[in-house]
Amino acid sequence: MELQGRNNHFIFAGWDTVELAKQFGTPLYVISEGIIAERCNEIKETFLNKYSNTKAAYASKAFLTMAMCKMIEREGLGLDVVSGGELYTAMKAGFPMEKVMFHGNNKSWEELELAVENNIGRIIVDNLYELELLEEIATRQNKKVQILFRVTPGIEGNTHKYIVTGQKDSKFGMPLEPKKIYGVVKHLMSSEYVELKGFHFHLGSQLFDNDIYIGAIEVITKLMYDLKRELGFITTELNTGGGFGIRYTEKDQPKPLSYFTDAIMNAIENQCKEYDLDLPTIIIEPGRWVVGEAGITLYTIGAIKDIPDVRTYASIDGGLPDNPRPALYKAKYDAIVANKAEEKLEMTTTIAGKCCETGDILIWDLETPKIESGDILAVLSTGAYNFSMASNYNKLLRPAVVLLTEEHAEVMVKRETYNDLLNREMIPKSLKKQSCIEEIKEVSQQ
Ligand SMILES: Cc1ncc(COP(=O)(O)O)c(C=O)c1O
Ligand SMILES: N[C@@H](CCCC[NH3+])C(=O)O
Repeated sequence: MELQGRNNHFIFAGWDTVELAKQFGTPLYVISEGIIAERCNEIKETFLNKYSNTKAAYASKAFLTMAMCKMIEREGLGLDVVSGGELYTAMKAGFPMEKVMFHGNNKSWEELELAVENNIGRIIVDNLYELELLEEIATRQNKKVQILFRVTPGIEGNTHKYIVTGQKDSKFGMPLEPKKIYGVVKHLMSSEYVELKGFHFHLGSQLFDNDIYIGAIEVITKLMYDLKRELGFITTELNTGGGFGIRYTEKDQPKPLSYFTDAIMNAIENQCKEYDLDLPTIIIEPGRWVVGEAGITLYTIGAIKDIPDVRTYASIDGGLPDNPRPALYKAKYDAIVANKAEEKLEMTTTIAGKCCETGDILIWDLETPKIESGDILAVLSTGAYNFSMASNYNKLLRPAVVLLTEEHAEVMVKRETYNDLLNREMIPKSLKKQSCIEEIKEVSQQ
């Protein structure tokens, strides 16, 4: 990322962000195809090509559009989805269904039906209720589905408590209680329509240490050994999830992907040797790591409120609805005043969203040049879990998404309009009878 400006403007992925703001308006999500491609190459070089019998799927919950599916397909990765909506997006984008993995702790009958009808590659079964539904659906469709079973290895990641998932006390997956697991595996070994290939775990998100992956692998390989010894079940696939941390501010010191993948592969190789097990196929499924640093959000600064001896607030034309992460997880972001990229940082500014919430503060105490209304603010590392978690709270319009390639800056998601906000709404007949509605209509037509 080029932090130094051209003409005092902040350049992102080769593009002048002030010009982008002028051309497409703000707030604006900007995604760099080049950075996504670099990340995918790193996955290939340090994992897929370095170790045989490995696969990688992009966790699409981080950022999903049909265009993103096209990029992921072109890069040769698989896709992890967690809902009928994500699956439908992949289907509409023509993504190869055999490379799709379906997660989620409460998949509905309809979602599972859609997945089986479309022959998706793997269903990651979370619980016994889901297994019952799936067996019934597969039997009705007379199809054999291939699954992994999600387990919680009882390992806790050091991250925000809302994004840890591998601990025993979790809504996800089956705790490692041998008797229960033996029962499920035994049952599946004789199932006509559901084939158990192995196990899945996901330890949490925005993780910086590899030791918890190693710990989880030690726990799972022991399970693999016990299942082989007790039941003769051979685990042929192990999905070790995603969660690799990225840089939001200078306080984050992310490690290269190989720090995680080498540790995962060394641990699995050592453990399999120790237990005399064949190496299963190892799958990783990063989301944030692929797309997080590939995105920025551009805003225009409006009202500035200086409270002497307290602080200066600069309000932007977006906030919590397009980036709920600071309010949800106290997530920290860094930002640059895009039209003053080369100017001296001389004041401390708190960046406030425009939502009617005291907690809608995007960044506390950001070092900035002298801030003025009309300045363009570029918030960094917003590629993951911003667009995908955006809402219309306060009936704010969701921003457009622009994709940057070397030659083009093109809209991949249109900015919402006021009509978009209302297009699912209708006035129930019972209310239409009431004259006050007519009055409201008349007033609004004046
Ligand atoms: C099952 C599963 N896989 C992958 C991911 C992707 O996580 P991240 O974006 O942190 O890589 C998540 C989200 O935490 C997840 O729940
Ligand atoms: N939405 C979360 C990550 C959750 C990942 C899904 N299990 C975030 O923004 O950090």
